[in-house]
Amino acid sequence: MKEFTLDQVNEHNKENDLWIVIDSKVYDLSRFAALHPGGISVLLAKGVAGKDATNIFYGLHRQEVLLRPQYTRLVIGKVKGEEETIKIPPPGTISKVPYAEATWLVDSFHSPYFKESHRTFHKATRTFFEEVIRPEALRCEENGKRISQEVVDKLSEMQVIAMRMGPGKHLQGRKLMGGTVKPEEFDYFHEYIINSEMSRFGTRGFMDGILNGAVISLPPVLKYASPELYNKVVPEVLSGKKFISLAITEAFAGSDVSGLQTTAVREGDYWIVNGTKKWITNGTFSDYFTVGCQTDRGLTVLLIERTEGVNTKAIKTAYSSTAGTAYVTFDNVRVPVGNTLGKVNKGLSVILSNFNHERWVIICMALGAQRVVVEECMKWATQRVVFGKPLSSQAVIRSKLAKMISRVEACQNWLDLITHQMNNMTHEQVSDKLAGQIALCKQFVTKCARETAEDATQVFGGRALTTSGMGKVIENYHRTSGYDSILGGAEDIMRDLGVRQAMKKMPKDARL
Ligand code: HEM
Repeated sequence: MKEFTLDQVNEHNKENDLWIVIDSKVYDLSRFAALHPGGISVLLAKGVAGKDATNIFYGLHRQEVLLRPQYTRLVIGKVKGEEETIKIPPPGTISKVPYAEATWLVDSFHSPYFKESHRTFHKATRTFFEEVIRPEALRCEENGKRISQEVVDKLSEMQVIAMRMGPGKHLQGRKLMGGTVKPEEFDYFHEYIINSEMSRFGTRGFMDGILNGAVISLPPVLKYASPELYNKVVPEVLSGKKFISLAITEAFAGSDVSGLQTTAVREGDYWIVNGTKKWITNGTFSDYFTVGCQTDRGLTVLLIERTEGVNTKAIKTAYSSTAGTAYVTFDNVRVPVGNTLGKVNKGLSVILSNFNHERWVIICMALGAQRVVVEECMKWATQRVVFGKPLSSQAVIRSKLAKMISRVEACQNWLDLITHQMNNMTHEQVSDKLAGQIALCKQFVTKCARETAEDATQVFGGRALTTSGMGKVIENYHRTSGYDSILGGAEDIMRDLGVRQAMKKMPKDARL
């Protein structure tokens, strides 16, 4: 690379002949200056034109700006005797920013839960997500389009779709994340890693668009479908050829599942289904729906294929339409009786048993996103200069950081403990002993998330209000962190459920 002295750079300090230095690299902005999104005048200012503008640059731009090909082309050389000091981390890197990572990933910290296999798996997962998924996440979040088939194929090649259903026999014979973990070793900590890694891009809509519909709707098929139905549907979904959504919620009933109004009436070997479902994640592009219906004496869960009488229409929500959120209508849909999941009229237990895993997944994702927000705030508080000093020199900012850190660490520790129980309990024990803990942990994590969103917004100021630039991750988080506090069960319902479960277990002879 060509080398220049700072004096040589300094000679190019005017319009049409403009060089600057960022972190030892010399950029020729002569032609770009007129196109610069921040305007030309800021580039011609004293202290910028022909100067080392590293600190000014990082006060105004994210590192990723310099990685864009149209800007890397502006580099014409480097400053003699200087080396790069701000290294752009390669995919898979573990952040060195304090509290940016769960402690089990931090040097010299120990964990009773995570083993070498989790570390190897984590490395491969983070690399895969950063290289393959991140660009897609950013693209889809912005343009609102559904995940591309090309990326779905890569997810299925790595067996990500299968792993997101949790440990179990559906993983047998599969090469998980390039063979970094054996199917029989795969546990809920591995699954937690996937869920939290995919949440790191500041793209909440895409976090649902990356087939969260399948995560919440395929487990009842895995558990309750007849062998014929299982053998048809499960391979199609796990290979990414077909898509599936959970369709329980209606405009008429959400957390009060027993109040659902969609009906299924027996007619020979078929159910005739009529009704509507709302807020159905991935619904706009799903081929199958796991549907809660009223039958003569209770609820029954059916797997309904997109056939005649099934229609979906996109619902506009506050997050990106890449999630495929839909309003689904069933008009006299004929569903073979063989598509019944679980016992007729006993669908409530099918639905409820599925909720624990769904809520746990939401906790993992919400926490992954919260971690990133802490990292963003730590970096911003360090690099943003106000009144001539870094933002972190203000005690009010440090106080906000302290609250954010404490929240994310408290949430993490509770999640780790619950995940450890899931690894060691049977499905029945999880339903009996852990449903309350998962519900309480979910409402705690989502409440913390919203408090952290509020604090982070104050730390970033106006930048947290724009969808591009320095505060874009915080903007997305502030706008969407409420989703986790509603989806899978609203916070108040979670609190009530957790305490009711505890009350059920109060010993009869407990006295003060
Ligand atoms: C290689 C050099 C540079 C490139 C490629 C570049 C590129 C950009 C881009 C893409 C944006 C839009 C916002 C974003 O995506 O982050 C932007 C905004 C901006 N840039 Fe630059 N820039 C460069 C150097 C500088 C320098 C040296 C200054 C010094 C004052 C500057 C000042 C600004 C300002 C004030 C904004 C608006 C920021 C905001 O809206 O918050 N830029 N620049």
